[in-house]
Amino acid sequence: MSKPKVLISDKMDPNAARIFEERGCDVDVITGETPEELATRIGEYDGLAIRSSTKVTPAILDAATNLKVIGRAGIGVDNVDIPYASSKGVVVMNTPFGNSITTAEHAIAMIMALARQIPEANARTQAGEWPKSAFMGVEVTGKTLGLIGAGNIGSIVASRALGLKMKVVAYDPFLTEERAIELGVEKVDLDTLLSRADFVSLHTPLTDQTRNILSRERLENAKPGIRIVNCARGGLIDEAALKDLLESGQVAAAALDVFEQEPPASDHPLFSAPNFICTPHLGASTTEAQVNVALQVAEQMADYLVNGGVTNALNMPSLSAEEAPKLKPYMGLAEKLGSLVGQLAHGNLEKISIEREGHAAELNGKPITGAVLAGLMKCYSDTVNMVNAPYLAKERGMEVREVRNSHEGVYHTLVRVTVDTSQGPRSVAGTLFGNSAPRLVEIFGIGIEADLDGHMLYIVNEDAPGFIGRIGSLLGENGINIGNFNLGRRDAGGEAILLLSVDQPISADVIKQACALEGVKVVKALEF
Ligand SMILES: NC(=O)C1=CN([C@@H]2O[C@H](COP(=O)(O)OP(=O)(O)OC[C@H]3O[C@@H](n4cnc5c(N)ncnc54)[C@H](O)[C@@H]3O)[C@@H](O)[C@H]2O)C=CC1
Ligand SMILES: O=C(O)CCC(=O)C(=O)O
Repeated sequence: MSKPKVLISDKMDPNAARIFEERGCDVDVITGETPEELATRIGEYDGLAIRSSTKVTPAILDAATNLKVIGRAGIGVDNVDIPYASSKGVVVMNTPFGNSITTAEHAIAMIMALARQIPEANARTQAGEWPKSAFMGVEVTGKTLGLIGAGNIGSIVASRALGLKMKVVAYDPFLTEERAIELGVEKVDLDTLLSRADFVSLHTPLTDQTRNILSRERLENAKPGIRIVNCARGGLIDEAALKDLLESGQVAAAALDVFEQEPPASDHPLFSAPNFICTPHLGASTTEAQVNVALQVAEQMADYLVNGGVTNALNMPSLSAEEAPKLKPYMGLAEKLGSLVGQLAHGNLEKISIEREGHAAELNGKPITGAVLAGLMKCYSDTVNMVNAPYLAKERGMEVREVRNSHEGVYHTLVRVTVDTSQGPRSVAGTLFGNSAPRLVEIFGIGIEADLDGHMLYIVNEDAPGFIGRIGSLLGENGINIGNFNLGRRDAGGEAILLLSVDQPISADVIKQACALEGVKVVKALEF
């Protein structure tokens, strides 16, 4: 098997390339390409490792015909079109903790730089002035820091600010009272935060809810003389309003590490505003953080490409490297059961239930569900995989239920897929023989044992003497060799099912001839 191929398209610590190679991937490091150049190249690669410069747009994803995983060496993934990547079946991963301390430290450095106007004092001193009386700073001790966003980075900023003897108030809709107490911060609403804070530091992702969270109106109504730090994302603050309010003195000072457009134009209006300082998106730029995120992203991506392990994916459930080999045969079984249901189903499937019984109930169910849905949806689209199948199912309005039943039944492990049809619920079930070989054991309440593999013929007929001979002769007359013959029936003389595996695809004409045989109710060619 050829090695997975990875492209590192942004500047990244060399440890990333080393880890990819050590873990069995071929790696190219090509940075600074235009989107058009990247689009021409990306089709060769199974993995794309990025920081914030590469923009993974629909055009790049359309050209990425082999891409399986995008790894962001860092936290924010707003440079990746995740819904589009999901629809293309591409896993998107980030490294949520590797640069948090570093970014929190940058925010604290910005707070201190604003409090004592260090950048401007430095520039003027080095320019030959001795402007001692021009710079009167403020202490941070006893001042109130307002944190907008109290996740990983916000929490670290809180702990450092408390160490500097600041009071910390936080606005974060997902912050619980218990967690606020644990962090030593006071949970408040946004207006209260802005009315009380001497310094504000932003630590949220850029989303529809957070875009422009520091709007002109909010800045105008904030505590006069407020100082603002943004080491999270451009777009959280109204930059034009910030300039006006720095000029009026309503905002005493502001420090931005991030801009709405990066890099900003050389004549960006804020560059001429008073008491404004900035850095070129350096929040994560320390040697420690860059080594952390490079190692982590390469390990996660290689684990996925080589072993199927999924860590820190934003569009797929996690699957550890230890779990992956145990789940692999189940995913094979689940995909075949999903495919069987998809091929046998008539019309729209609105509800599907995936039940795990016995040993299967002890496993991580999400990948099994993903695999059932992938098998099912493959009947409608050939670009479906475990990543995009749940999204496609949701798009089609399909209700997906997962059921766990830890009691062992007849089989030590079982996966059952049930769909609601116009004739009521219909189930298929399968087990693993020897914990590795997927085997169908039931169709629509009828016990049958079969390998779902290759070309197959599915027949429902009345259980009556002579039928097996008739179907055998018909296939023989059409030059079709039978590899395997599997039979099941509800009761003697009742409904029976035949599942044959054959050596070649079955034509529509043979299906027609089979339908004409006495006692036949349903005939379908199946492919696995
Ligand atoms: N400047 C830089 O180089 C870096 C910037 N970042 C940015 O920092 C951001 C925060 O990173 P983490 O703390 O690790 O993320 P996180 O996910 O741990 O925390 C984000 C917090 O924001 C909160 N939040 C979400 N919507 C909100 C809203 N409408 N109002 C208030 N709070 C809201 C969430 O509940 C969560 O607690 C990232 O999204 C990334 O964009 C991260 C690393 C480096
Ligand atoms: O990779 C970088 O330098 C930026 C880091 C960042 O913004 C993030 O991790 O969200």
